[in-house]
Amino acid sequence: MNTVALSGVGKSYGRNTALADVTLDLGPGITGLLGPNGAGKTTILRILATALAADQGTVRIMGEDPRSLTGRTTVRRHLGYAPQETGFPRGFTAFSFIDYLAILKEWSDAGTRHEEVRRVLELVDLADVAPKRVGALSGGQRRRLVLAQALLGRPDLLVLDEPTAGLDPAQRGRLRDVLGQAGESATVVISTHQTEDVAALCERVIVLDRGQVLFDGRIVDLVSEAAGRVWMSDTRQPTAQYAWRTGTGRVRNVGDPPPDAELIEPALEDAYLLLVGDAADDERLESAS
Ligand SMILES: Nc1ncnc2c1ncn2[C@@H]1O[C@H](COP(=O)(O)OP(=O)(O)OP(=O)(O)O)[C@@H](O)[C@H]1O
Repeated sequence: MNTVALSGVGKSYGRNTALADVTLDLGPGITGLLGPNGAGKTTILRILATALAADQGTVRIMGEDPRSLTGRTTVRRHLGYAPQETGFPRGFTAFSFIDYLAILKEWSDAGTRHEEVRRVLELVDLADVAPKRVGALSGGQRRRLVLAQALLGRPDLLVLDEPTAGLDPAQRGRLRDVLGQAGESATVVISTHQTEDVAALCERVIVLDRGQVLFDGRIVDLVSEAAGRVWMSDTRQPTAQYAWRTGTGRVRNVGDPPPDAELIEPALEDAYLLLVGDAADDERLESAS
């Protein structure tokens, strides 16, 4: 059974449609959610985390309907959620903050709870700062603290909203290892703007745009859609949708190549740019006609 099944899901904030007719299934492994600002990624993740109810369609998480109290409670017992933005209560240390959340997650035995708190702090490389006050931590350390609480109890469903934002490269590398291990058994869904994290970690990618699913499939299949559309040249090419001078001094072009172009292997970022760029072009053509 899939861990998550969304069918025809819609969500609006007033007159602003955030999601329109989203249908997708998620099972064990790591799925990356990409999309431009405002595409609806956080809205989907909040629905998966039972923090927000859909207006339309059906939502099933672990077979449960989160609209019912018992359904929500069951899901929450198996859920780890790292939201995009978090407030921290004043006065907590890193350890006491995670311990407090572990108590809310029904870890009543202090001995096993403290062991688990130490385990998740170690996973995100915060063991050294466990006694430090949260207010004295750096932005990246606070981000990792949010991740630590999501990992409490090895949840079956891990919902992470931009988990690598603001982390230094070493911490991102370490986090990839933690998430890769979690994805061996759990259903992990990650929203991010970092295509290289998705390429490095995920088996599957979902691209959202203006509340709709533009692509849902394997990374290799999305990348292959950009084959023959990325090339290098000495100057910026007029047929390129995106072009930038690289560190070598040559220009990387992404778009429709001229006949004599020196084609190169596309990366996930190229394929993503083309997918979202082509969708925007189609939208412009439709609204002009
Ligand atoms: N609380 C809210 N009230 C009104 N509109 C909202 C609210 N939250 C989100 N929206 C709108 O819903 C749409 C989807 O927002 P959402 O935060 O889900 O996108 P996102 O893909 O996560 O964006 P980003 O990459 O910028 O984080 C946007 O148009 C946004 O302005």
